[in-house]
Amino acid sequence: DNVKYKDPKQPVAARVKDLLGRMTVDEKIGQMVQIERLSATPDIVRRYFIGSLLSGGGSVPNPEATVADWINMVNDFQNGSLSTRLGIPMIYGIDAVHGHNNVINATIFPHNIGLGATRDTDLVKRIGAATAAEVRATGIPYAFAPCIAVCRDPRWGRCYESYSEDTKLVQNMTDVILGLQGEIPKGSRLGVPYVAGKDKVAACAKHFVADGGTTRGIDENNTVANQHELLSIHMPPYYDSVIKGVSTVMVSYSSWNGKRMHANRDLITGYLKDKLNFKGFVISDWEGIDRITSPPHSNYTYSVLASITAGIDMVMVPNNYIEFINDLKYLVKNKFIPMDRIDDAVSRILRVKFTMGLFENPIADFSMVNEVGSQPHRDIAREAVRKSLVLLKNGKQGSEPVLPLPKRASKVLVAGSHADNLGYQCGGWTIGWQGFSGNANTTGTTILTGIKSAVDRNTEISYMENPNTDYIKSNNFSYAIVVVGEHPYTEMFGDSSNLTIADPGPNIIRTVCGNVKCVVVIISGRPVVVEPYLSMIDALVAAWLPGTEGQGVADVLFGDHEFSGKLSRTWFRSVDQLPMNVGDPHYDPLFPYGFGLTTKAV
Ligand SMILES: OC[C@@H]1[C@@H](O)[C@H](O)[C@@H](O)c2nc(CNc3ccccc3)cn21
Repeated sequence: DNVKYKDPKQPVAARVKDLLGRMTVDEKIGQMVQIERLSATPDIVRRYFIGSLLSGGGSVPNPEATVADWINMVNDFQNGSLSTRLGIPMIYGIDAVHGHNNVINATIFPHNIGLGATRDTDLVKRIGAATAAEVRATGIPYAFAPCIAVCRDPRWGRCYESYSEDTKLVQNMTDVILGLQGEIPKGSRLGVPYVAGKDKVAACAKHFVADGGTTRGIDENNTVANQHELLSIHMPPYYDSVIKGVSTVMVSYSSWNGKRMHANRDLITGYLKDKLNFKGFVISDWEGIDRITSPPHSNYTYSVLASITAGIDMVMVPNNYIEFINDLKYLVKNKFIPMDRIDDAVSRILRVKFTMGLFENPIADFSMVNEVGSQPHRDIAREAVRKSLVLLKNGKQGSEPVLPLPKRASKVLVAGSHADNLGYQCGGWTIGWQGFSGNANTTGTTILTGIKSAVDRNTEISYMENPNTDYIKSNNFSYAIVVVGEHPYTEMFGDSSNLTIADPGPNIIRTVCGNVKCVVVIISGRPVVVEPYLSMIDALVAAWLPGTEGQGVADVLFGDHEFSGKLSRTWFRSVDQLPMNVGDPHYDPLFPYGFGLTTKAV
């Protein structure tokens, strides 16, 4: 029909203007609401004109959900939106932060700290594209990624979600947006939202701003920084993200100099929208507006007023949507919030939806189901694992290098809590919000499996998680590989003041390395305490959180590929030194930012 907003040949601006002019206050406010799928039904989505839904960490259609289950769930909600008067499609968002990590059998890539160690922006772009394909395969067009935090203290539970402590490296890694959303065609306007098509997703630069600078790395806490530090350390990656066409920006739970970011109009509107000219939409974090007050939700009307006035366009409510809608309607009706603020928010949301083609393709099909966990994607992930590992020590003082290890050996010991645990090697944000333990929850290759398939068929591999001295002495092993580290964690559950390797890791290092030549591989979301054990270790590898393609670890241990990774963050000597970042006056690390030994492929 000749309704302008439904005509894809019309310019986006004209479609936005036409549609906005037809919308009631209820329909406008509905577009600003994002609710958790667990609180939604297609009928609720229709009745309240809900503009967006999400899966929070681990929120899945059913525990054994197939790709088809995901597609059908998203389409059911979408049909609720399409059955409204104006038929505005909803946009479904999910945390695909290292692959499509809520989905069984999806490819899980190394977390961002490892990708920073690769320094490979082309690789990161390919990871973005593979992730977008797997997300769209399940019918979802929006990913709450990338996290572009500049983590300045590894005691922060989310430090592994940060590419680096170095602002420039994080800025370079925003190329992942071009993978997620698509390369911007030559001659196109820069700095406006861009999503190439049905195999790409709208991305989300998060969390605005200075989430990685909180005091002692306490999650959701206060970042004390002057204007120069804010704009030189934490803000630059947003400039790059906007120029690369990022469609959305998510606000940080944290505060800047005591002011909650979710209520910070100077930075959200004054800087991001007016100075950086961001034209996409700004989304809150989960109950982020509730946490403006303490205790949270103690004055929800004020939370709504302060956050919408600050410039937040879409609110990840995620459950009490009736309260949110009633409060916002009250504030608009009584002129506490001007209608042109609502119109700005809705225009930004509609601009993203029109630009990404959601009006033309609101219903997902089954044409991409084979993208999920595809071998080409797993090969990219394996390449990323190889390139992310950082070789910190290769042979004791005055002795020969240990790596690359010989594939031919009579007997090899593989030990450690993290050698054969897919959940541990993936880390947080995997299947469950807090990750998982064991090998049952999804498909992939453990580090042990990778070692077994790499060595010569006559080499005997003995796997013993926590061997005792007698066992080691009586077996005359050629060498041992010890894989230990941190257990999975997410957000505040990862905040740590001691940064130690999980027990019994330290004892396994002592027992094994005290009796046989050992290579220690550390699985962690950040640098951890290793100084006390360093002298007894022959070779030391930082593997971060490699994801499902654990084969990549063996690829470099046995010399099929060289070690090339460089530290993306400073490896401290002791936690008493923290915070300590490259460029600081008192810089006395165990291994400095940028450090990484290399080996030659054999
Ligand atoms: O999963 C949605 C967002 C995610 O994109 C943000 O990066 C992250 O900050 C985030 N956290 C939650 C839930 N957080 C929470 C923390 C404590 C209790 C309940 C929920 C949801 N989300």
